[in-house]
Amino acid sequence: MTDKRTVDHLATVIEQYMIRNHLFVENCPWQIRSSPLGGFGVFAKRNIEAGDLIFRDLPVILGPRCLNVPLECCLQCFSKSDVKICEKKCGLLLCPSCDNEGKHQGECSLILSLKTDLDLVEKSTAMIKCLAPLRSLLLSEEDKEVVKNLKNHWGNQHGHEIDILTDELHFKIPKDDQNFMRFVCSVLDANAFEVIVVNKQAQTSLRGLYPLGSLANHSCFPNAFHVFDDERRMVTRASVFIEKDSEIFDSYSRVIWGTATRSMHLKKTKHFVCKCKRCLDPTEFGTYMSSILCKNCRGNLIPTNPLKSCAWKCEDCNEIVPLKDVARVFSLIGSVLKCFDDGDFELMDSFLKGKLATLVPKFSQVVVEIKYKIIWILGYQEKYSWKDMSTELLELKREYCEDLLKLLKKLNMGQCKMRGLLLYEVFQCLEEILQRKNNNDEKLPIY
Ligand SMILES: C[S@@+](CC[C@H](N)C(=O)[O-])C[C@H]1O[C@@H](n2cnc3c(N)ncnc32)[C@H](O)[C@@H]1O
Repeated sequence: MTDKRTVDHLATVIEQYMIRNHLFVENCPWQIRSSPLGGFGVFAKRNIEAGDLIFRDLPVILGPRCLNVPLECCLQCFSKSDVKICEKKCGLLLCPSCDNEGKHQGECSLILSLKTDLDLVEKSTAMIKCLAPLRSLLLSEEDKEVVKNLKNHWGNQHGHEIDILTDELHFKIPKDDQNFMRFVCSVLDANAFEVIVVNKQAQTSLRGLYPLGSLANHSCFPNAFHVFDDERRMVTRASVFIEKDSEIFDSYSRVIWGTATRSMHLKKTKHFVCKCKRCLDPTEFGTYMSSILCKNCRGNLIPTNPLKSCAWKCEDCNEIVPLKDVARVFSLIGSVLKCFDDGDFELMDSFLKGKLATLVPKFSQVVVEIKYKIIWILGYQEKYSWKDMSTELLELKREYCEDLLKLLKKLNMGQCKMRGLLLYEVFQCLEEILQRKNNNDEKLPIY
């Protein structure tokens, strides 16, 4: 489908949205422009320093994801306290404080007006899966215009929620509304961000459509990153210095994945092939994240063309290895990883230091993923609480954090979110180690 949007209209619609939501800042550092990648993107209107705020954004639609996992939280405030299905039997879950709130009344009336012969209380899970597109019908005309100006991809894989509404829930929805919601589903699939809401240690994963955030294109070594604040606003900051007129990039995939994994994920979820510098470099900036070790000389095997199915070559002895042999090694590693339980720290660590070290280089995606898992086991799982963990394990956690920090540096990730998280974990380890040292010192006799 051709892109009928124009940059001037899009910029006006987004600016008006920001003004309506009190997010517009005079002399802001961003501007919407046409992108050389196709479509539009967000650009730096002036130089932006690393760490600087670029923009804040609010979701025009926020709602549950279309997953087969039941969502047991209030669908207005997403808290998990005393939730019950709405007394008017619209099938939605609510907490006592949101029960009589205006926003729910609108949704409840809309759902009940769609008339079905089925009991929605019994069909609550299906109802909840479709709530995000249903919410689009209640948007103001101005907000609908915002959604209409966002990128979408057509295809049968988008709009499953509308099939549920009509076929499974037997709702009688006017054709125009169905078409609009189908379009909204395709916009959500192309643009929505995962928003995690934490409630009493439980996490709820939602999808949020952030209009300005949606316009930032992807890079596998982005110059910006986002977090969500307590009011579910997206806060986007520069992770490195961004020069005036450069495009601002966020990342849609995980930086600790190798090229093949990122590429597959982007193709499947966002329908494009990333051709950024990192994707085109078979060594991924010298990290060799996607490589395996050569059987002959233990050099690094790299793909001859990282974005195509092709033979691999050893950088040291020039041995050419067919893709199927490389795939066999990854499949062997994959089958071992499947045997580990999520908290199986000891098994993971002995695999990491034993067999895995003979198959892949030190910054390989698999090594990095295992170390990342271990970092979140140590200190967070009951068996390995901060106070009960041995000092050796604290040192190990710190070492793995530092390995990943080195990787982020090699990937030019700057002051990204993951760097912040890892630095905080290093700080926690050091604090605990120091406290133990001080406690031991106290026990020493003073001469
Ligand atoms: C969230 S939108 C980004 C804004 C979009 N460019 C627009 O014009 O509205 C995501 C879509 O933008 C395009 N895109 C984003 N990053 C890209 C990249 N690095 N290379 C090619 N296309 C990209 C893809 O079509 C993707 O599905």
